[in-house]
Amino acid sequence: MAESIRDHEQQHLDAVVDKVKQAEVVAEQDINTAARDRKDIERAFGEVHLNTGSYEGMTDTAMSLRAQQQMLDERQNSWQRATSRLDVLQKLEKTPYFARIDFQEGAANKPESIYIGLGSFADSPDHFLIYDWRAPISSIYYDGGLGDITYQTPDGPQTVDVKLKRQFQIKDGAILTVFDTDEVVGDQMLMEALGNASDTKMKSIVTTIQKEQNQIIRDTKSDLLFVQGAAGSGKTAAVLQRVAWLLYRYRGNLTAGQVVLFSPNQLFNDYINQVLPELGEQNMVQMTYLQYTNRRLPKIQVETLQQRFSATTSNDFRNVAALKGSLAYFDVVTAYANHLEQADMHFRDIKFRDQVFVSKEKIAEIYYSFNENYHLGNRLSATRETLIKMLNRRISSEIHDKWVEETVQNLTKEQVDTLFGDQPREFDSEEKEYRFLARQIVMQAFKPVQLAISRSRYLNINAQYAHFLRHVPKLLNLDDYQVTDMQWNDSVDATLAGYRDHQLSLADTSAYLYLYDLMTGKKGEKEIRFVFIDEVQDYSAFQLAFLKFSFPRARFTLLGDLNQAIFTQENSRTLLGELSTMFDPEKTRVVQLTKSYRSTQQITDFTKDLLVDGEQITAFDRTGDKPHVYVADTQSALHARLIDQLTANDAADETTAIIGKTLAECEAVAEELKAAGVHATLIRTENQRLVSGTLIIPAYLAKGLEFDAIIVWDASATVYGDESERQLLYTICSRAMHQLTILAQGELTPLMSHVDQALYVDETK
Ligand SMILES: Nc1ncnc2c1ncn2[C@@H]1O[C@H](COP(=O)(O)OP(=O)(O)OP(=O)(O)O)[C@@H](O)[C@H]1O
Repeated sequence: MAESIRDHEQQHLDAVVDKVKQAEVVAEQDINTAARDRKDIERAFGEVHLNTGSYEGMTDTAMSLRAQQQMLDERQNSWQRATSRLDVLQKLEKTPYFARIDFQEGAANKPESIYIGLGSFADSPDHFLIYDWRAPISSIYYDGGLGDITYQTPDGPQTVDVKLKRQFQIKDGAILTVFDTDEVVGDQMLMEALGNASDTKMKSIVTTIQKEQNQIIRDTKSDLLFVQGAAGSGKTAAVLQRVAWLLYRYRGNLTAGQVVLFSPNQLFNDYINQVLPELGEQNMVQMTYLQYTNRRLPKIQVETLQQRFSATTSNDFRNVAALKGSLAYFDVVTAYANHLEQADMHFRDIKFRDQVFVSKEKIAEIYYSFNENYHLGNRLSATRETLIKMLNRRISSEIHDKWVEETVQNLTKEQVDTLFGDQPREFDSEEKEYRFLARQIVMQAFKPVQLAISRSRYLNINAQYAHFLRHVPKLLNLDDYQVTDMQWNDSVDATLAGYRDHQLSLADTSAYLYLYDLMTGKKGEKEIRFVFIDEVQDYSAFQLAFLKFSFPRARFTLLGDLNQAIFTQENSRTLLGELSTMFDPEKTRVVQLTKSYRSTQQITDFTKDLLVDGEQITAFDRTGDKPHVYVADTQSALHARLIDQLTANDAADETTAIIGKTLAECEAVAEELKAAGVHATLIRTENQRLVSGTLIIPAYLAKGLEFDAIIVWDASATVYGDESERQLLYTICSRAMHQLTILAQGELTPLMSHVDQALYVDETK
């Protein structure tokens, strides 16, 4: 690049940085003013005269408090706006932009130059020195090279003639490199970005978003956006930039709290939680499916990730599990709920002081007394209303009871004061005052009954769920799922026995909650507008249907790699078919990402070969060592090789994760390393933090993560002997960015027998 261009660009950069600094001063002043105003109002708040002597006085006081509160809220908002503005400006001061585009919009218009950065910046209204990477026009940077490029605007597509694409690397206000490109996003820049060592936190990729990723990020049309992407193809990266983009595109109408991301485990949440703040946005709501369901059933111990993982590896009830995960089963729950509109709803007595207040039979009679236009939700509300009326009648008659009279007479002054609360105490007669107090006493006594009614505690969901399970064979043909009556009954017994011990599988939890929601007429969380599900291949169709039901107004973005199904295995392919029936095909878009950015070419070529009939994968052109495979007869030889590799990785400044199949295996490795004086952190649960240094992680927690170097601990035939573990082994190996070492004791896993030997170094030979 000619020096004059660099000099010229540096001058431009200096001028922009100067203006950013001036804007920072203004933002700081705004923050101070807002903070001062807030203090003044707060002081005035304290001085508001509380006049509660008369009704007018109370209304005046309330109005003046409300006005103060409104002013306070406004100041708080302007304070927040100015603070986040300053935050963006401070980022822009260091790296104002990363690209420049020159283009012409139609021959009649003048050519324009724009600079693209992390946030927009204007020195006067409509004079933008920097465009936000999410602005419509910025799309041309990601979507094409030079020449005619069409981009989407809120008013429809626009075409421009791109004449120059210039990329910059800027650090602390100085241009490090500048180059022009005619490619979409220059490989040089991508190569630099990918060359960095791994971190315990994922980073944003806005400077190097690829064209296919940009399609995902800027999609506004699909109700279902399904992204099938090879390991390391940037699905997670793209989806996080998509959240940032959506928050920008729908600013004012969408908040981070209306976006939910379901992630595979907590560890992963920790790994990605810096990306949005780095982009100047708040994090969306992040949770795992287990957390989502378990928070609704706090008394139940829902099967954990680890339990679920070991349950799938044993073969028990496999067909039953497949049935419970199917869309057909979801429809069975729906059909069963519809049936409850006619019969079989289970109730519990409502009791008052250990006596039956309304019997379950009476409740059933009320419930089924409404005509067929009443569906589950309003049938329940109507029942509730009738029960409340019964309660009120009872309260009115109970007032005359002897115990009430005695209680009122024995009230202390404090108790009387509490009963009156803020009520005015002017009564026409003693009789009226007595009735007031008596009513309060009775209402207090009947509080548990009132709660039982208002919270629908008279529904017997546990008995109902048991009844449902027993009823299933009447609603579908078990044979279709290769399940015998006996197997089904055994599984029901096991589920109910577990339930008595407060334990439930994830599949049962989903069905239980869905049934509960139908019985109570819940319609889901309507305020949530976007739902993202990462690693969707590990969800069952039932779970997805339940999430769709639970977020009825949301658009869904599902990301997955059918090659990495660690729970559902071969069923994952049928998932796609089931999904297509859940959403309108017109509003469904499937995007495939085939290029893997995470690993070197050597690692991607090797991992690709591990798969049989795998989805398409191409490696990004970045070279490194071939994977190494070392098989030894003894544990001690394996340990020695492990320690050698850790030393080599440390020397090369590469962070290593040792991935074992189970927690027990990882614990044994951790013990061994500790005894040898080698420092490594064992990740036992998903609630731990990813610390720097060597980690030891069980396979089911490594999902979605990446490390410079991976050591697969014990890829022997005894540990990975079953064909169903192929995708798991693939998932583990594909976590490696630069180094992959596979260690095995005894005999190497047969899953590697067809892998081309030219793709790895066999140390045993
Ligand atoms: N356009 C890009 N520019 C720079 N880095 C990228 C780009 N796309 C992906 N990457 C990097 O590639 C790595 C893998 O991306 P990511 O974790 O999003 O892939 P994934 O498809 O979710 O993988 P997996 O399914 O294996 O978990 C990350 O380090 C990410 O930052």
